[in-house]
Amino acid sequence: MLRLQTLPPRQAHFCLEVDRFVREELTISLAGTHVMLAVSGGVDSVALLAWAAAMRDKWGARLFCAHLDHGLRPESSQERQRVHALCDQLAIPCFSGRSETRRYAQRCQLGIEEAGRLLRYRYLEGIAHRRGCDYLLTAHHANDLAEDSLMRFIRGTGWPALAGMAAWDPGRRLLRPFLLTPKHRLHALVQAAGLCWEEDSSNRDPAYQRNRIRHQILPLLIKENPNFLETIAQTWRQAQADTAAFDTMLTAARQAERVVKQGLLAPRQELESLPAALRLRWYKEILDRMGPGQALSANLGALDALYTEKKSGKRVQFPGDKQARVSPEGIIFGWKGD
Ligand SMILES: Nc1ncnc2c1ncn2[C@@H]1O[C@H](COP(=O)(O)OP(=O)(O)OP(=O)(O)O)[C@@H](O)[C@H]1O
Repeated sequence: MLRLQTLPPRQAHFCLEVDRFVREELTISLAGTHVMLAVSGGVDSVALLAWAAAMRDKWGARLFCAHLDHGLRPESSQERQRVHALCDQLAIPCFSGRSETRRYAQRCQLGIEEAGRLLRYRYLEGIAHRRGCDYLLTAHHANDLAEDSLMRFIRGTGWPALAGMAAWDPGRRLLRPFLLTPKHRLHALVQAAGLCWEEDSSNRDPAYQRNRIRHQILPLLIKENPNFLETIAQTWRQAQADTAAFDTMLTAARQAERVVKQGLLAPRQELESLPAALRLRWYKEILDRMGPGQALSANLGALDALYTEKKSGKRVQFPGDKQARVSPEGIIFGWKGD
């Protein structure tokens, strides 16, 4: 059975280091909790299994594993069986499901990647909830963070969201303990633990933007700066600090919000007291609270220009059917058609 004591000292130290990141930086304690591990069967999520299995006694936690077969590759049902076998080996109860990703993508007019992600999180969050888990853990790591940040840069995301995904999403109870850990360290842990993993053939397909960034762009950046992943981690930490600061600075603005017939009003009087940097963050925060659909910085800037030019009646559309309309009273955030 895999235990902290059975790992080579270097790997045991690594497991404790990740645990310290979770406890001290994210201020989350897994002691005595029920934890659902999201496992695709690739090396990263097998490392998540290994790490959690090694830490299990120290936490006094109950571990579970969830795997979704997206039904996209002929070998996927075998991979599902291998995830079950791995969990048997580690004495971790495993749940799995299957989705018709291609059909769902066609029906909802989504790309395959987006459809897979939606179905995956729906399944993982659902099973974690039904099994009474306190946390859902994924194996995203520092290379994923760098890819995510680069993709946000390409799409036009503003600061601080530009620094990449969160390590802790309280609304979804989603935790990413490896977020600042380079992938090669996960590989080393899995090898030291003597566990097997699967290579996903679609991870090399250049048809996906994610793969082009992973195999073409990221290696160039690492060549320019061998410490690029550490730089990304440092920028991410800066973004966490800035997010917390913006959050505090917007307390009064948040309290001034009013529900009106057409949606939520950000009153002009409050907007006038804020510098542009905080107005933009306030718009973004309101739009995020309204539901899925990422507001890009160009659209937020366009809204602010309409507001400063007092263009009453003008509106800006945002993804997720959201919109914002300038009015003499301020800016009203609502949904298309309302
Ligand atoms: N089929 C799956 N079943 C269970 N968990 C999965 C599956 N695929 C991915 N995961 C979990 O999600 C993590 C990230 O996977 P991946 O990088 O492929 O996702 P993504 O497509 O980048 O989307 P996102 O980053 O939003 O999850 C994995 O480390 C693993 O924990």
